[in-house]
Amino acid sequence: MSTLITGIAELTTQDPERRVLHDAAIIVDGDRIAWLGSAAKAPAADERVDAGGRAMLPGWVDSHTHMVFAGDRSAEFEARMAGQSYAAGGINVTTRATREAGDEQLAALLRARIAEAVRGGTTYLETKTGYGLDVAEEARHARIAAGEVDAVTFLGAHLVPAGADAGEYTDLVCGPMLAAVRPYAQWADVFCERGAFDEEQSRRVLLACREAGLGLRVHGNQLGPGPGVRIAVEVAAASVDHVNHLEQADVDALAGSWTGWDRDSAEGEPGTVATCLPACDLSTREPLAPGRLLLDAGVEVALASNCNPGTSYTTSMNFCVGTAVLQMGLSLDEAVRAGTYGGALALRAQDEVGSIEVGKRADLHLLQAPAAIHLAYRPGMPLTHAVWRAGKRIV
Ligand SMILES: N=CN[C@@H](CCC(=O)O)C(=O)O
Ligand SMILES: [Zn+2]
Repeated sequence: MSTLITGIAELTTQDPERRVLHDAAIIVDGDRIAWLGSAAKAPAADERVDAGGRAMLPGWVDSHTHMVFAGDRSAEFEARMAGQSYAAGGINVTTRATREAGDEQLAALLRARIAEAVRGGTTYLETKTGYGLDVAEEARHARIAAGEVDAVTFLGAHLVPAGADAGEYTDLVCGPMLAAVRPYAQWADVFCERGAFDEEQSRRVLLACREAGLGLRVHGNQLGPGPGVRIAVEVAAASVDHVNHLEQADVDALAGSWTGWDRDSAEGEPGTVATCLPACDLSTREPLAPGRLLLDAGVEVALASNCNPGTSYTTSMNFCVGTAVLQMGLSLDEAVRAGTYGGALALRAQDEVGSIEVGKRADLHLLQAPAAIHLAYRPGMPLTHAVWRAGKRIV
């Protein structure tokens, strides 16, 4: 069954020659994009949908979330707004609450957060473990996530649980915990930061997880300068996330990982994506990640929600993309690309999702606006009008 979606005032494509098309149309056939171009030249289709002069983007690709959790940390957030600094220890609070939640409750909480993200235009989602912090719980959370999201990341190395020895816990993560989670996960991550895992422990976790066939991601340089970015590039991680505190050597290392890549043609070997998490930066009062500096250095940048109860309790990619324009010096086009194609690159899913191109999965986001600049022009407004995922309308 083919569907012609016409009356698109502004269509954002991946073609550098015709990045933005006006008075456009698109044909969806099955789960694929079959045609795109001027509405006046659109071929016939079985069905016809009028976009009503609205702007269409690729669906958001949210490459960094922690949505398997129970409980709430609004009191910690309120204390932070009154001047208290963020500290990784809060992860223990959520771990206790999540361990107490049954499977059905956790799955229902996760599904509700996914539905909220979808209502905001997200069509491809990663989520992490990391609030279990023992073998059985990490495996349980990964199993629950595996049936609900597009990519599962093992983050047993999120925090050394209260009372545990860091070296012994790192051994547990690299051994029985990794083995128990492996059947459900495609990625592994580590919180390489003061108060979490140091350079030696982080490298040990990443190498063990790579050995087990998992792709690698790193939480790095969030609370201060550190080895996270350097280790991420060293192990060829698909992304290093947060990146709030970078030294020139970090930027150079990231840029060096992209020398085999052509940004315009999207050809070559992708390097380590720098994932910026603006909602988290605002919530933790950290400096906004230097997305502008990274783009100017030739680094591919992603934007993600980092939805979690401790530092970023939002699923709104519209908010993150608008904030990247308003506060991080990205152009609208750069911010939209970071929230779509950038996220797909960070998940190495860029051949399947993250852009509107013939042959790719028909993940589409129709805005309640004539142009995508309204994401920054009208911050905080409910600008998602319709969403298609794999060719099926879901909002
Ligand atoms: N920094 C590490 N992990 C999460 C926060 C986890 C928490 O505080 O619950 C993050 O990405 O911000
Ligand atoms: Zn995170």
